[in-house]
Amino acid sequence: MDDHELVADHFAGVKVRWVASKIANPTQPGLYHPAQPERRFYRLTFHKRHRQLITDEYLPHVVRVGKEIRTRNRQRKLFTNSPNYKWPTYKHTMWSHINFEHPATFETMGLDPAKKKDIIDDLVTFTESREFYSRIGKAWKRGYLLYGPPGTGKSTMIAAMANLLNYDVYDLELTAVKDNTELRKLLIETTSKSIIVIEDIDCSLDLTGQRKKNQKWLSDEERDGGSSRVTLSGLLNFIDGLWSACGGERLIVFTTNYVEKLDPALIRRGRMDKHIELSYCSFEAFKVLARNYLKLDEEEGDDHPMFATVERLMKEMKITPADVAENLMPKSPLDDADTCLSRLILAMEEAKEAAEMEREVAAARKLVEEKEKKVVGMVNGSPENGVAPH
Ligand SMILES: Nc1ncnc2c1ncn2[C@@H]1O[C@H](COP(=O)(O)OP(=O)(O)OP(=O)(O)O)[C@@H](O)[C@H]1O
Repeated sequence: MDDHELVADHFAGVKVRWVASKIANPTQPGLYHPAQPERRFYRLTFHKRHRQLITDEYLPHVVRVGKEIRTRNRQRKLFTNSPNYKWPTYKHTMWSHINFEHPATFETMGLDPAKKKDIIDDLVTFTESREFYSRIGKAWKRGYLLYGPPGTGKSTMIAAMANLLNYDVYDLELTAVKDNTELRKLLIETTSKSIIVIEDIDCSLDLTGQRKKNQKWLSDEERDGGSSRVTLSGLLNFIDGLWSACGGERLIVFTTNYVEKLDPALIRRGRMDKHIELSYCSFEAFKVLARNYLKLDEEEGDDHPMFATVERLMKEMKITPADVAENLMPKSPLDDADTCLSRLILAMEEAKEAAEMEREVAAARKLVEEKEKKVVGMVNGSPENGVAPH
């Protein structure tokens, strides 16, 4: 608002007026706090019979909406933990950050529409559930496990989540964390309305259930790998611990290409509440990508003459959304929708042929191995392995 500008507002049928004003600042400048030459304020006027309504309801409403607008407009950040990070002129923090400006959204993601809606509903419900979590006595946080082969959109989905909810992202590099104490400190430094991400959790630590089962007699530190400084129990505490509830409204996201390798304790419901499989591209997901990449409109995007071939090929072979996206990307200003779709079809046909060839080679190799086994069995005279010589 400009100086002396008047803005009218209505609340519950009552009209109020705001005026931006200023007065000279009577405070003397101090050594460390030079006084501002003027004090700025807003004058609110309304009929005195509405005083109760204004103080009890209108002003809290203004503060709440103001906070929401500030949150919506704030520059979001992508934090990473770096062991060597130093900030010589400002307070030392364990996280370094840059502005988060990833353009991915759920709209641009190639994903089955029903699955997409389910995930969006889940996220939005979470953000609106402060009172619910408080009522049931649980910390206001939710764990997501994103799993699937490389190039199926796990990282892209994290960016889409952050953009949907307007959250900051803390990309936690577990291998750079010294020990469980440092992990705890890192967590404490994260703020509300954020997503804490541990990518490729299976590569970050030795967290397999198998090892745990075989080494029951060892201490946690030993069991979780003497060489790895953050332990499985440290990580579980990171998710469940008392201090993990400080601040609230946080998502914890793990990604992995090998869900079967993970310790069941780590991904049980309550820790990783929602397990989302991101898999090879379906025809429905392809149509979303085609519409975005080739600028096809809704109608054309469902009815392009080349789509039938793509649909048939997708039933016969597997292709990741990353590969579909790469082939649909125009490579020159002259590339139109037909050129890009032809390139995708060619790539799919070649990949299908290569997969068939691989299968044939594997089958032939198996046959040879079986024959070799039989011959060895005959030579050794073992009846299970072959025909015993007379
Ligand atoms: N479902 C998708 N929708 C739209 N684009 C996608 C999708 N999946 C992958 N891509 C594209 O492929 C690229 C790689 O995807 P991304 O890094 O999200 O995959 P990932 O599953 O995290 O892979 P990795 O397991 O190797 O980390 C992205 O830059 C994105 O453009």
